Amino acid sequence: MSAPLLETRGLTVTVGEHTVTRDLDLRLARGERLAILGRNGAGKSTLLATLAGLRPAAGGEVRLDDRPYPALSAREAALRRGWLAQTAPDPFATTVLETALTGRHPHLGRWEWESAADATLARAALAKVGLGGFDQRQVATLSGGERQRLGLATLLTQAPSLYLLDEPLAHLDLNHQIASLELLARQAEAGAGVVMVLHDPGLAARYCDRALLVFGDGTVTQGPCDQVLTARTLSCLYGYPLKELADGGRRWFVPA
Ligand SMILES: Nc1ncnc2c1ncn2[C@@H]1O[C@H](COP(=O)(O)OP(=O)(O)OP(=O)(O)O)[C@@H](O)[C@H]1O
Repeated sequence: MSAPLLETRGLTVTVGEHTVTRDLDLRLARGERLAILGRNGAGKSTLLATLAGLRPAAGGEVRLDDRPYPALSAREAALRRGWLAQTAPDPFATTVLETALTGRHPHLGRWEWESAADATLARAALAKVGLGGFDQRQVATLSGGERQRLGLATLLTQAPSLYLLDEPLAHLDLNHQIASLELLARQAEAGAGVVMVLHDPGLAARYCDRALLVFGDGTVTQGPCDQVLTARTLSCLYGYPLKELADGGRRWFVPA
């Protein structure tokens, strides 16, 4: 059996006095999509940053392609995993195309500039998220949703085998939410692994294979969406009664 794309072994994640996960064993295969859900402050972003190798674990390890992060150089990690942060600071004046092209940096040699082929890849990614024709726009002039889609286009330009996305639907209208989830589904069909923090269990049920529920006290529940995403479990997760609505084979969860 081949090694999973992403694996945690006995992963303990803490932030301040707060334990997010205790002894978490998680495996994500190529082509799989995993949703992380939980209340505000439960530690989803902290966990995702740990899965990205961007913050140390309090215990256990995170393995990418069967190697722990400390065994990977920064470039080796960047070629394999892409991370969409919840907020992206842009301290420098930069255009949309220049930003998308930063996705190619792990692929370039130390003194190498982006090539015409890199620009073609970046433009194709921008077109996929509906930002065709925005190349020369200053990022500072973009709307919140446009910035979010630029973040996704930059990841598509990076073309990692693992996508780690912190609230990829934030700021997006319903049309662009579905378009982005479809785009991520296509990356998974092509063999990528996708882990995303979502706040809508109905969209998680529709677009993910498995879910990881983070309760905020160190405990988690994980499993296939059809088993884990139930009104009962989600009511417990969010501390508010939810009911399940069925519609044409799809399941939605709304406040009771
Ligand atoms: N440096 C820090 N020191 C102490 N506590 C912190 C620190 N950074 C974050 N926290 C706290 O850790 C908890 C987890 O934060 P995190 O951003 O991971 O939550 P989250 O589940 O992603 O929340 P949200 O849904 O609101 O984005 C929060 O209560 C946050 O206030």
